[in-house]
Amino acid sequence: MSNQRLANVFQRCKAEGRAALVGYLTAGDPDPETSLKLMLAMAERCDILEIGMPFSDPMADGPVIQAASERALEAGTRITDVFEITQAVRQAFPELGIVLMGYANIPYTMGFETFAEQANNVGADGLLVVDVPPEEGHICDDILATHGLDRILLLSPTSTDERIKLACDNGSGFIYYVSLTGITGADMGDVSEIQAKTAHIQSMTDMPVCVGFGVKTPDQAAAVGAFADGVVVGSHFVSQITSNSGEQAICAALSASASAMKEAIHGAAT
Ligand SMILES: O=P(O)(O)OC[C@@H](O)[C@@H](O)c1c[nH]c2ccccc12
Repeated sequence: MSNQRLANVFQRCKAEGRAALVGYLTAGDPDPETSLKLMLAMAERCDILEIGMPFSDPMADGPVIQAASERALEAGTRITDVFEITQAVRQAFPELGIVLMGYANIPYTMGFETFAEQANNVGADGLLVVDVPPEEGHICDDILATHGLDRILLLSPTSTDERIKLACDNGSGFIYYVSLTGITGADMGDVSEIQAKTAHIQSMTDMPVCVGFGVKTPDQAAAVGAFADGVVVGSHFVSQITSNSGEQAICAALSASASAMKEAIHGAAT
């Protein structure tokens, strides 16, 4: 059973007539201590925080998020640090949606059971494991459900109806529509095509559909937020960590850019 927190987030946003803002940062970037402060700054402005578990071979990620993983690992970030950060964010923001995102290697090595139990204990609501597709769900679906974690599944422009159905039947929390066939941080594709595919997926499920990959400006967030149930922004936020120096400046930049994204989404609400 899902813990309902993600469902509540989308319900609240819907009541306000707007899409949810989903912000991504890699845990431990640039180091665990600073990372917590950055996460807290983001949590204040986002509806859902997607917390990345740093991994040495993040094959779905572009250069910006790859470098974030490298910084975090270089600074000694371990899964225990990821859980500690998650717990501290949860304590400060009881209503925030929190999704742990990463590659199968980490939960697989720990054992999905142990991983899911700990993720739930520290207050995560869902898990996005990029490289465990719905076809492989037997590895973790039941375990996640037992531990109250939603299983976030990805769809892409090339997903067939059969695959959309599979993801909708096996996923929970929300569907993550990857707007392009590429890696994180790429340039966003044609908005009307993204809108058409999003609407098609929405017609096949009651779950909220969040759209991510390539959203870098408030205008793009507004355009996507006008039809999606949630807008995911990753690389744009992560890039603030290297384009500003010092913890305070990075926090201020993240707050400002998350506020700008949120306001743009609000403005686009019908
Ligand atoms: O960075 P972008 O283009 O804004 O895309 C969001 C993305 O970063 C975040 O959701 C994410 C980071 N790593 C991923 C791997 C797979 C799917 C999603 C992700």
